[in-house]
Amino acid sequence: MRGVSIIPQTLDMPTPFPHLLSPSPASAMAPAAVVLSQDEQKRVAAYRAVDFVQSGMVLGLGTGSTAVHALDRIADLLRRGVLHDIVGIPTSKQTESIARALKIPLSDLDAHPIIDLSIDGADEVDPFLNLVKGRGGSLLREKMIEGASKKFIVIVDESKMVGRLGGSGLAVPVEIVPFGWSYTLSKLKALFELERGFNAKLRTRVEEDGKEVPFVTDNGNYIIDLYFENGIERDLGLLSDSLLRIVGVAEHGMFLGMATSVIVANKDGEITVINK
Ligand SMILES: O=C(CO)[C@H](O)[C@H](O)COP(=O)(O)O
Repeated sequence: MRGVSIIPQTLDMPTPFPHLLSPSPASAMAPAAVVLSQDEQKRVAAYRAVDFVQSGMVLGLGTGSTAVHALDRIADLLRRGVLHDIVGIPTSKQTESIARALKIPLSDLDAHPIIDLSIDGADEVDPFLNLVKGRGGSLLREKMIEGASKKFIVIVDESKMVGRLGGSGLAVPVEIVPFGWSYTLSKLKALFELERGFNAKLRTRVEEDGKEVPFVTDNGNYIIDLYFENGIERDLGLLSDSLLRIVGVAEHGMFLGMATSVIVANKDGEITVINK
């Protein structure tokens, strides 16, 4: 693979899973195979990423269930005085409120236009470290903050690794302004009209009274989810340009060439660090 170096690692950090290090008596001769849940894999990857955090850094704080593990770890190291003088730049309102509750000092992109390191999850990672992000709906702020970062470490469990973006059958999100949303949807559909197995849908959520309403991002926008039966088969850079040329599109969830490292944890607790 060109331009990418892969470094397999074992758990060389304070582990949140002591059972990994203390085999039961029955397994003293032959260690029992430990199978980590998906959430444990996310936590292992997140903790490894936080090893790269140093005191005094301005940190981009990601959004989602994987990024929350990194927040927990950073907060713990701050509490114990292992880290100090950290400033976090949250990528969503949700992350902001979690980080506040954890007492991580916060600021914003206007005050800190250069960020030392961002740590965030992803929905998909391809072999060239291109990503799909935004199933949590925070892609615009994530792209701004991670784009302003000297280093961007992506933390994933092994299920997120794909041969081709869009290839997991899940959505590639596009954030659009609410004005004329169905017009913008039709423009997006026209872009892929010759693509077999393509579909595009407004993302919705169901309110307590059972009413279905559009999902609204932190920026007051809507999201159109794009689905590709066989993943995205066309040139990603050209597709990115075409999407951004549609008036009404604010941003899309393909993060191309942005990740500087990807940390992948698998169910056996093995960590692989892939550097650009
Ligand atoms: O891009 C994101 C939010 O906009 C998340 O990083 C992405 O959806 C991965 O989420 P999780 O860590 O919960 O699997």
